[in-house]
Amino acid sequence: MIELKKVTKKFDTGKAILTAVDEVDLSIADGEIFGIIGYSGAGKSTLIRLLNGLEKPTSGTVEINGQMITAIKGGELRKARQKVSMIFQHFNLLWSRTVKENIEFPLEIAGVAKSQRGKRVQELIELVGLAGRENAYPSELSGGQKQRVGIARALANDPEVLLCDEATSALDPETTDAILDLLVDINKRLGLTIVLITHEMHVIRKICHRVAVMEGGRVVELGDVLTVFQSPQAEITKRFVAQVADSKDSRETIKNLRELYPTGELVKLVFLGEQTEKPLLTKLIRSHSVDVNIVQGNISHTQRGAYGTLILQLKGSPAEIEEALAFLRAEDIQAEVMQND
Ligand SMILES: Nc1ncnc2c1ncn2[C@@H]1O[C@H](COP(=O)(O)OP(=O)(O)OP(=O)(O)O)[C@@H](O)[C@H]1O
Repeated sequence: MIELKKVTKKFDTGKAILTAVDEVDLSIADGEIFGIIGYSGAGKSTLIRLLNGLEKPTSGTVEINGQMITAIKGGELRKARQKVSMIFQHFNLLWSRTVKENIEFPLEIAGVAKSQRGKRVQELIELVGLAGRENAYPSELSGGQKQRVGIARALANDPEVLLCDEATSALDPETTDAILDLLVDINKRLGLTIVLITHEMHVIRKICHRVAVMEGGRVVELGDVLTVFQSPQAEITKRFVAQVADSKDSRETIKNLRELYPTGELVKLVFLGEQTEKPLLTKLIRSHSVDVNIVQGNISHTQRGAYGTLILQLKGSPAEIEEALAFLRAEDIQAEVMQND
Protein backbone atom coordinates (compact mmCIF):
# COMPACT_ATOMS: atom_id res chain seq x y z
CA MET A 1 0.00 0.00 0.00
CA ILE A 2 1.26 3.44 -0.94
CA GLU A 3 -0.02 6.33 1.11
CA LEU A 4 0.64 9.98 0.43
CA LYS A 5 -0.63 12.44 2.97
CA LYS A 6 -0.76 16.15 2.20
CA VAL A 7 2.40 15.90 0.12
CA THR A 8 3.73 19.24 -1.09
CA LYS A 9 6.95 19.84 -3.00
CA LYS A 10 8.19 23.37 -3.61
CA PHE A 11 11.22 24.39 -5.64
CA ASP A 12 13.12 27.57 -5.16
CA THR A 13 13.90 28.64 -8.72
CA GLY A 14 15.93 31.66 -7.54
CA LYS A 15 13.27 34.06 -8.76
CA ALA A 16 10.22 32.49 -7.14
CA ILE A 17 9.01 29.55 -5.11
CA LEU A 18 7.33 27.09 -7.43
CA THR A 19 4.85 24.57 -6.03
CA ALA A 20 5.28 21.46 -8.21
CA VAL A 21 3.14 19.16 -6.04
CA ASP A 22 0.44 20.72 -3.94
CA GLU A 23 -1.12 18.92 -0.93
CA VAL A 24 -1.60 15.58 -2.66
CA ASP A 25 -3.42 12.83 -0.76
CA LEU A 26 -3.31 9.44 -2.46
CA SER A 27 -3.83 5.82 -1.44
CA ILE A 28 -2.74 3.11 -3.85
CA ALA A 29 -3.64 -0.48 -2.99
CA ASP A 30 -1.33 -3.49 -3.32
CA GLY A 31 -1.56 -5.06 -6.75
CA GLU A 32 -3.27 -2.05 -8.27
CA ILE A 33 -2.36 -0.49 -11.63
CA PHE A 34 -2.69 3.17 -10.86
CA GLY A 35 -2.36 5.87 -13.50
CA ILE A 36 -1.44 9.50 -13.02
CA ILE A 37 -2.26 11.68 -16.01
CA GLY A 38 -1.57 15.35 -16.63
CA TYR A 39 -0.17 17.71 -19.20
CA SER A 40 3.46 18.79 -19.17
CA GLY A 41 4.31 20.66 -15.97
CA ALA A 42 1.41 19.22 -13.97
CA GLY A 43 3.80 17.72 -11.42
CA LYS A 44 3.72 14.04 -12.43
CA SER A 45 7.49 13.51 -12.59
CA THR A 46 7.99 15.26 -9.27
CA LEU A 47 5.30 13.08 -7.73
CA ILE A 48 6.91 9.90 -9.03
CA ARG A 49 10.30 11.04 -7.73
CA LEU A 50 8.71 11.53 -4.33
CA LEU A 51 7.50 7.93 -4.48
CA ASN A 52 10.95 6.50 -5.00
CA GLY A 53 12.59 8.78 -2.48
CA LEU A 54 14.61 10.74 -5.07
CA GLU A 55 12.90 13.90 -3.86
CA LYS A 56 11.94 14.78 -0.29
CA PRO A 57 8.59 16.51 0.17
CA THR A 58 8.61 20.05 1.52
CA SER A 59 5.79 18.86 3.75
CA GLY A 60 3.60 15.78 4.09
CA THR A 61 4.47 12.10 4.24
CA VAL A 62 5.02 9.21 1.82
CA GLU A 63 4.54 5.70 3.17
CA ILE A 64 5.22 2.58 1.12
CA ASN A 65 4.21 -0.79 2.51
CA GLY A 66 4.29 0.44 6.07
CA GLN A 67 7.60 2.25 5.74
CA MET A 68 7.65 6.00 6.03
CA ILE A 69 10.16 6.74 3.29
CA THR A 70 10.11 10.43 4.10
CA ALA A 71 11.55 9.66 7.52
CA ILE A 72 14.45 7.34 6.62
CA LYS A 73 17.95 8.05 5.32
CA GLY A 74 21.19 6.45 4.17
CA GLY A 75 21.35 2.66 3.98
CA GLU A 76 17.78 2.24 5.14
CA LEU A 77 16.52 4.51 2.35
CA ARG A 78 18.67 2.68 -0.24
CA LYS A 79 17.17 -0.62 0.89
CA ALA A 80 13.62 0.73 0.79
CA ARG A 81 14.27 2.09 -2.70
CA GLN A 82 15.17 -1.39 -3.93
CA LYS A 83 11.54 -2.30 -3.33
CA VAL A 84 10.49 0.49 -5.69
CA SER A 85 11.73 0.04 -9.23
CA MET A 86 11.35 2.24 -12.25
CA ILE A 87 11.20 2.16 -16.04
CA PHE A 88 11.75 5.21 -18.22
CA GLN A 89 10.63 6.75 -21.49
CA HIS A 90 14.13 6.54 -22.96
CA PHE A 91 14.91 3.18 -21.35
CA ASN A 92 18.16 4.33 -19.60
CA LEU A 93 20.07 1.20 -20.61
CA LEU A 94 23.82 0.76 -20.43
CA TRP A 95 24.86 0.90 -24.08
CA SER A 96 28.16 -0.94 -23.68
CA ARG A 97 26.50 -3.91 -22.01
CA THR A 98 24.50 -6.69 -23.61
CA VAL A 99 20.86 -7.45 -22.76
CA LYS A 100 21.99 -10.09 -20.28
CA GLU A 101 24.53 -7.77 -18.67
CA ASN A 102 22.04 -4.91 -18.39
CA ILE A 103 19.59 -7.14 -16.56
CA GLU A 104 22.37 -8.53 -14.37
CA PHE A 105 23.55 -5.08 -13.32
CA PRO A 106 21.06 -4.43 -10.47
CA LEU A 107 21.76 -7.94 -9.16
CA GLU A 108 25.49 -7.12 -9.02
CA ILE A 109 24.74 -3.86 -7.21
CA ALA A 110 22.53 -5.70 -4.71
CA GLY A 111 25.41 -8.14 -4.04
CA VAL A 112 23.76 -11.29 -5.45
CA ALA A 113 26.40 -14.01 -5.92
CA LYS A 114 27.51 -14.58 -9.52
CA SER A 115 26.44 -18.23 -9.36
CA GLN A 116 22.83 -17.19 -8.72
CA ARG A 117 22.70 -14.27 -11.12
CA GLY A 118 22.69 -16.29 -14.36
CA LYS A 119 19.57 -18.25 -13.46
CA ARG A 120 17.68 -15.15 -12.37
CA VAL A 121 18.65 -13.28 -15.55
CA GLN A 122 17.41 -16.18 -17.67
CA GLU A 123 14.08 -16.23 -15.80
CA LEU A 124 13.65 -12.51 -16.39
CA ILE A 125 14.54 -12.82 -20.07
CA GLU A 126 11.84 -15.47 -20.48
CA LEU A 127 9.34 -13.39 -18.50
CA VAL A 128 9.69 -10.34 -20.75
CA GLY A 129 9.86 -12.32 -23.99
CA LEU A 130 13.49 -11.67 -24.95
CA ALA A 131 14.72 -15.26 -25.29
CA GLY A 132 17.31 -15.45 -28.06
CA ARG A 133 18.38 -11.79 -27.66
CA GLU A 134 20.52 -12.28 -24.52
CA ASN A 135 23.77 -11.28 -26.18
CA ALA A 136 22.51 -8.38 -28.27
CA TYR A 137 23.54 -4.81 -27.48
CA PRO A 138 20.86 -2.14 -26.92
CA SER A 139 21.75 -0.50 -30.26
CA GLU A 140 20.71 -3.74 -31.99
CA LEU A 141 17.25 -3.78 -30.40
CA SER A 142 13.93 -2.22 -31.39
CA GLY A 143 12.29 0.30 -29.04
CA GLY A 144 9.92 -2.33 -27.69
CA GLN A 145 12.78 -4.75 -27.03
CA LYS A 146 14.74 -2.01 -25.24
CA GLN A 147 11.77 -1.38 -22.97
CA ARG A 148 11.54 -5.14 -22.31
CA VAL A 149 15.14 -5.00 -21.11
CA GLY A 150 14.18 -2.00 -18.94
CA ILE A 151 11.31 -3.99 -17.45
CA ALA A 152 13.44 -7.09 -16.81
CA ARG A 153 16.12 -4.96 -15.17
CA ALA A 154 13.49 -3.24 -13.02
CA LEU A 155 12.13 -6.59 -11.86
CA ALA A 156 15.51 -8.15 -11.09
CA ASN A 157 15.47 -7.52 -7.34
CA ASP A 158 11.81 -8.47 -6.81
CA PRO A 159 10.37 -5.01 -6.25
CA GLU A 160 6.97 -4.49 -4.66
CA VAL A 161 6.21 -1.41 -6.73
CA LEU A 162 7.02 -0.62 -10.35
CA LEU A 163 6.98 3.03 -11.35
CA CYS A 164 6.60 3.75 -15.06
CA ASP A 165 7.62 7.19 -16.26
CA GLU A 166 6.02 7.71 -19.70
CA ALA A 167 7.25 4.20 -20.46
CA THR A 168 5.53 3.92 -23.83
CA SER A 169 5.69 7.53 -25.03
CA ALA A 170 8.65 6.85 -27.32
CA LEU A 171 7.07 3.77 -28.90
CA ASP A 172 4.80 3.30 -31.92
CA PRO A 173 1.16 2.33 -31.21
CA GLU A 174 1.60 -1.39 -31.87
CA THR A 175 4.70 -1.68 -29.68
CA THR A 176 2.97 0.42 -27.02
CA ASP A 177 0.15 -2.11 -26.94
CA ALA A 178 2.56 -5.02 -26.60
CA ILE A 179 4.46 -3.34 -23.74
CA LEU A 180 1.21 -2.44 -21.96
CA ASP A 181 0.06 -6.07 -22.32
CA LEU A 182 3.34 -7.15 -20.77
CA LEU A 183 2.81 -4.79 -17.81
CA VAL A 184 -0.70 -6.20 -17.24
CA ASP A 185 0.71 -9.73 -17.44
CA ILE A 186 3.42 -8.92 -14.88
CA ASN A 187 0.88 -7.23 -12.61
CA LYS A 188 -1.28 -10.36 -12.65
CA ARG A 189 1.51 -12.90 -12.41
CA LEU A 190 3.61 -11.20 -9.74
CA GLY A 191 0.92 -9.17 -7.95
CA LEU A 192 3.15 -6.16 -8.47
CA THR A 193 1.74 -2.69 -7.77
CA ILE A 194 2.23 -0.49 -10.82
CA VAL A 195 2.11 3.31 -10.76
CA LEU A 196 2.42 4.95 -14.14
CA ILE A 197 2.57 8.52 -15.28
CA THR A 198 1.49 9.48 -18.75
CA HIS A 199 -0.09 12.25 -20.79
CA GLU A 200 -1.92 9.72 -22.96
CA MET A 201 -5.43 8.71 -21.97
CA HIS A 202 -5.42 5.56 -24.11
CA VAL A 203 -2.66 4.18 -21.84
CA ILE A 204 -4.89 4.79 -18.82
CA ARG A 205 -7.86 3.21 -20.58
CA LYS A 206 -5.97 0.12 -21.60
CA ILE A 207 -4.27 -0.91 -18.39
CA CYS A 208 -5.18 1.11 -15.31
CA HIS A 209 -7.63 0.23 -12.59
CA ARG A 210 -7.80 3.75 -11.17
CA VAL A 211 -6.61 7.12 -12.33
CA ALA A 212 -5.64 10.44 -10.78
CA VAL A 213 -5.74 13.53 -12.97
CA MET A 214 -3.18 16.21 -12.09
CA GLU A 215 -3.25 19.88 -12.91
CA GLY A 216 -1.07 22.60 -11.40
CA GLY A 217 0.42 20.18 -8.86
CA ARG A 218 -2.97 19.10 -7.55
CA VAL A 219 -5.01 15.96 -8.02
CA VAL A 220 -8.17 17.40 -9.53
CA GLU A 221 -9.96 14.12 -10.15
CA LEU A 222 -9.52 10.59 -8.85
CA GLY A 223 -11.55 7.51 -9.54
CA ASP A 224 -12.11 4.14 -11.07
CA VAL A 225 -11.17 4.17 -14.76
CA LEU A 226 -14.63 3.15 -15.94
CA THR A 227 -16.36 5.85 -13.90
CA VAL A 228 -13.94 8.53 -15.01
CA PHE A 229 -14.41 7.60 -18.66
CA GLN A 230 -18.16 7.49 -18.30
CA SER A 231 -18.60 10.74 -16.44
CA PRO A 232 -15.49 12.89 -16.19
CA GLN A 233 -16.04 15.79 -13.80
CA ALA A 234 -13.15 18.24 -14.13
CA GLU A 235 -12.74 20.21 -17.37
CA ILE A 236 -9.25 18.81 -17.89
CA THR A 237 -10.50 15.23 -17.43
CA LYS A 238 -13.15 15.88 -20.06
CA ARG A 239 -10.39 16.97 -22.43
CA PHE A 240 -8.39 13.83 -21.72
CA VAL A 241 -11.43 11.62 -22.24
CA ALA A 242 -12.15 13.43 -25.50
CA GLN A 243 -8.60 12.48 -26.61
CA VAL A 244 -9.72 8.88 -26.93
CA ALA A 245 -13.40 9.39 -27.67
CA ASP A 246 -14.28 9.01 -31.29
CA SER A 247 -14.48 12.10 -33.37
CA LYS A 248 -18.23 11.52 -33.04
CA ASP A 249 -18.31 13.87 -30.13
CA SER A 250 -16.92 16.83 -31.98
CA ARG A 251 -19.25 19.67 -32.88
CA GLU A 252 -18.48 19.22 -36.57
CA THR A 253 -19.47 15.55 -36.50
CA ILE A 254 -22.67 16.23 -34.61
CA LYS A 255 -23.56 18.78 -37.28
CA ASN A 256 -22.84 16.24 -40.02
CA LEU A 257 -24.93 13.60 -38.28
CA ARG A 258 -27.83 16.04 -37.90
CA GLU A 259 -27.69 16.67 -41.63
CA LEU A 260 -27.75 12.96 -42.32
CA TYR A 261 -30.55 12.32 -39.81
CA PRO A 262 -32.57 15.55 -39.80
CA THR A 263 -35.73 14.22 -38.13
CA GLY A 264 -36.35 13.18 -34.53
CA GLU A 265 -33.57 13.43 -31.95
CA LEU A 266 -30.03 12.14 -31.96
CA VAL A 267 -29.32 10.59 -28.59
CA LYS A 268 -25.98 9.49 -27.26
CA LEU A 269 -25.98 6.60 -24.81
CA VAL A 270 -23.07 5.68 -22.59
CA PHE A 271 -23.20 2.31 -20.91
CA LEU A 272 -20.83 0.45 -18.63
CA GLY A 273 -19.68 -3.05 -17.79
CA GLU A 274 -22.52 -5.57 -17.73
CA GLN A 275 -24.87 -3.02 -19.26
CA THR A 276 -23.01 -3.53 -22.55
CA GLU A 277 -24.35 -7.09 -22.60
CA LYS A 278 -28.01 -6.35 -21.84
CA PRO A 279 -30.60 -6.41 -24.65
CA LEU A 280 -31.68 -2.87 -23.80
CA LEU A 281 -32.53 -1.78 -27.31
CA THR A 282 -34.80 -4.77 -27.83
CA LYS A 283 -36.60 -3.85 -24.60
CA LEU A 284 -36.86 -0.23 -25.65
CA ILE A 285 -38.28 -1.04 -29.06
CA ARG A 286 -40.76 -3.57 -27.66
CA SER A 287 -42.08 -1.35 -24.92
CA HIS A 288 -42.12 2.05 -26.63
CA SER A 289 -43.61 3.48 -29.76
CA VAL A 290 -40.55 5.46 -30.89
CA ASP A 291 -38.66 4.41 -34.02
CA VAL A 292 -35.05 3.59 -33.28
CA ASN A 293 -32.23 3.88 -35.77
CA ILE A 294 -28.68 2.95 -34.83
CA VAL A 295 -26.40 5.67 -36.17
CA GLN A 296 -23.01 4.82 -34.67
CA GLY A 297 -21.60 2.75 -31.87
CA ASN A 298 -18.48 1.38 -30.29
CA ILE A 299 -17.28 -0.51 -27.24
CA SER A 300 -13.97 0.09 -25.45
CA HIS A 301 -12.35 -2.34 -23.09
CA THR A 302 -10.60 -1.45 -19.84
CA GLN A 303 -9.16 -3.55 -17.01
CA ARG A 304 -12.39 -2.78 -15.13
CA GLY A 305 -14.70 -3.98 -17.87
CA ALA A 306 -16.16 -2.55 -21.03
CA TYR A 307 -17.86 0.75 -21.70
CA GLY A 308 -19.62 1.74 -24.83
CA THR A 309 -21.25 4.58 -26.62
CA LEU A 310 -24.11 4.37 -29.02
CA ILE A 311 -25.75 7.10 -31.03
CA LEU A 312 -29.40 6.55 -31.85
CA GLN A 313 -31.91 8.44 -33.90
CA LEU A 314 -35.21 8.41 -32.02
CA LYS A 315 -38.28 9.34 -34.01
CA GLY A 316 -41.66 10.04 -32.42
CA SER A 317 -43.56 12.78 -30.64
CA PRO A 318 -41.61 14.80 -28.03
CA ALA A 319 -43.53 12.95 -25.29
CA GLU A 320 -42.65 9.54 -26.77
CA ILE A 321 -38.98 10.51 -27.03
CA GLU A 322 -39.02 11.75 -23.42
CA GLU A 323 -40.52 8.43 -22.31
CA ALA A 324 -37.88 6.48 -24.19
CA LEU A 325 -35.13 8.57 -22.55
CA ALA A 326 -36.72 8.06 -19.13
CA PHE A 327 -36.77 4.30 -19.75
CA LEU A 328 -33.06 4.27 -20.64
CA ARG A 329 -32.11 6.40 -17.65
CA ALA A 330 -34.14 4.13 -15.35
CA GLU A 331 -31.88 1.32 -16.63
CA ASP A 332 -28.91 3.43 -15.46
CA ILE A 333 -27.82 4.34 -18.95
CA GLN A 334 -26.51 7.85 -19.52
CA ALA A 335 -28.73 9.18 -22.30
CA GLU A 336 -28.14 12.63 -23.65
CA VAL A 337 -29.77 14.43 -26.58
CA MET A 338 -27.00 15.67 -28.87
CA GLN A 339 -27.38 19.37 -29.49
CA ASN A 340 -25.59 20.94 -32.39
CA ASP A 341 -25.25 24.47 -31.07
N1 LIG B 1 14.31 20.50 -9.77
C1 LIG B 1 13.44 21.46 -10.11
N2 LIG B 1 13.71 22.75 -9.89
C2 LIG B 1 12.83 23.73 -10.20
N3 LIG B 1 11.60 23.50 -10.75
C3 LIG B 1 11.27 22.22 -10.98
C4 LIG B 1 12.15 21.13 -10.69
N4 LIG B 1 11.54 19.97 -11.04
C5 LIG B 1 10.32 20.32 -11.53
N5 LIG B 1 10.17 21.66 -11.51
C6 LIG B 1 8.96 22.41 -11.94
O1 LIG B 1 7.83 21.82 -11.31
C7 LIG B 1 6.71 21.81 -12.18
C8 LIG B 1 6.22 20.37 -12.34
O2 LIG B 1 7.18 19.66 -13.08
P1 LIG B 1 7.11 18.08 -13.39
O3 LIG B 1 8.33 17.73 -14.19
O4 LIG B 1 6.88 17.36 -12.14
O5 LIG B 1 5.81 18.03 -14.29
P2 LIG B 1 5.35 16.87 -15.28
O6 LIG B 1 3.87 16.80 -15.14
O7 LIG B 1 6.10 15.64 -15.01
O8 LIG B 1 5.72 17.45 -16.69
P3 LIG B 1 6.71 16.81 -17.79
O9 LIG B 1 5.93 15.69 -18.40
O10 LIG B 1 6.93 17.95 -18.73
O11 LIG B 1 7.93 16.39 -17.05
C9 LIG B 1 7.18 22.43 -13.48
O12 LIG B 1 6.81 23.78 -13.49
C10 LIG B 1 8.69 22.27 -13.42
O13 LIG B 1 9.33 23.30 -14.15
